[in-house]
Amino acid sequence: MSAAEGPLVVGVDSSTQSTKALVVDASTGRVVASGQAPHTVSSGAGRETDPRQWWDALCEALRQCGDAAHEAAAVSVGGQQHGLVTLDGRGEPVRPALLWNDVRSAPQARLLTEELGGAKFWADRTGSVPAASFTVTKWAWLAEHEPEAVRATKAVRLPHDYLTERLTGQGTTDRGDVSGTGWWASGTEAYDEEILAHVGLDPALLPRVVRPGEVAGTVRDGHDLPFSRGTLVAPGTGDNAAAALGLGVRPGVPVMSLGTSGTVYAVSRHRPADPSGTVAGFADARGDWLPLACTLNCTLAVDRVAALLGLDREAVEPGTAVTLLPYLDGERTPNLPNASGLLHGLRHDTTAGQLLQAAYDGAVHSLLGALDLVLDEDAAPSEPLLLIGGGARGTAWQETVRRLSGRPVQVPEARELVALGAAAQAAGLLTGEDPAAVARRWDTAAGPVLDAVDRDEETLARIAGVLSDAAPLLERPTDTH
Ligand SMILES: Nc1ncnc2c1ncn2[C@@H]1O[C@H](COP(=O)(O)OP(=O)(O)O)[C@@H](O)[C@H]1O
Ligand SMILES: O=C(CO)[C@@H](O)[C@H](O)COP(=O)(O)O
Repeated sequence: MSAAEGPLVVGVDSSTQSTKALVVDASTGRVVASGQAPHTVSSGAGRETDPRQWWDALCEALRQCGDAAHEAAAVSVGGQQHGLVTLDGRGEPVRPALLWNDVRSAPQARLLTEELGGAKFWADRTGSVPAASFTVTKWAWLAEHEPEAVRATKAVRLPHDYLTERLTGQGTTDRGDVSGTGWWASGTEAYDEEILAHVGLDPALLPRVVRPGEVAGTVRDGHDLPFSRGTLVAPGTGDNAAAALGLGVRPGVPVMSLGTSGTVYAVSRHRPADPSGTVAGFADARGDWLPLACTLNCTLAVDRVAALLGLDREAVEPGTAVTLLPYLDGERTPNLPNASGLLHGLRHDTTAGQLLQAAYDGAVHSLLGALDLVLDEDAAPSEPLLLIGGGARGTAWQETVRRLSGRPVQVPEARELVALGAAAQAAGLLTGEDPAAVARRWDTAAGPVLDAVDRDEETLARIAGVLSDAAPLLERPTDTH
């Protein structure tokens, strides 16, 4: 491997299942070294992870990168959105973090929406109607169920804030990730004191919001740190905003990410405010906006169905009239936090491969229903859909998205778009460039384009019909939720 042409930067993706780190040549975008380490998520009623696992995984991923990580001039951390990290006076977690896919706070989400002026108030004020994923609902849940934990909390952080703070010693966040808390007013781009007062959260417990392009801090002194002292630390951001940076997307270009969560989003110049709650009105990490819809059931749910059927995840068969709504974790899009998986249309001649295809169809249907809503009205319908995340490597995912979207689908060859986006943000700190322009210079979105095929309207209509007819069942709590 030839020597790097420019300074080295590190981009980190601390997502739900694992932490990935890339050491990247800031001049060319070449990945010089990489590492990955898993974390565990609790099962049962909630979804929690001890934040210290993220730190250990980050250190392990960087250890795998070898000396290159220590040579980095700048680093940036992207992380799963929304998670509630509560720290005590010594900076230690008071309890495990409540994750984005923990639906226990669905009653608090409903109540908060009603108490503070309804869905339109929230959409106008914060850009989003809070669903159970949003941090504000998790704080309200904690106050109700574990008041002693709330009393012990001296700092409230998001997952990427927690890791950044362990590097710099300073409590910081960024506009992209803070826009998913539910306590940030997107019109004024400031913490919303009325909402914070309503949920009894002292603004002094929150981190400083670092501006795009600003330095969050430098790596502090400490023998246990995976970087050299003084390394520049960028603001970081949520994982979806980081991937948008990593692709260098311009307004009107749709992105679909298939990972633990499924997401569809696009960059927009207009501040979103969808009172239906389907679209979350996030900020991006640059100064624009990132309207986004997110599902709780994506690759893990489909892989689970494949495992139950004893099939490889690619062993799909066409021709199914079966509908499978794969809402194993409850669902956020559509907003059915109490739902469980639902199967309809099973016959003697239905094959296991057709059942598996139905699971893919169900997962992709939820995302495509929101695609037009995240795009501005003047977005070109012929623009390829950029497909990223672990699932984008799978042929069955690619073909399902292609058939149900009717759009050309582009699959970037670069694998870790979140970590690359974080690396582009770190590189931008060194060169003064817009991180999205850095990513375009690195040509990160390059990859094969699958031509559009006729949209499978019949399947989309069948799934929509089952979803609507089964509404009372899907809204009813089951014993484990
Ligand atoms: N070749 C593949 N085909 C289909 N799915 C894949 C493939 N490789 C990984 N995955 C899926 O990708 C998921 C992980 O995606 P990733 O985007 O890394 O998740 P996250 O960032 O949410 O932790 C796994 O759940 C796995 O099912
Ligand atoms: O909640 C959202 C977006 O609103 C999720 O997209 C999380 O940010 C988790 O992402 P992954 O771990 O699936 O990448």
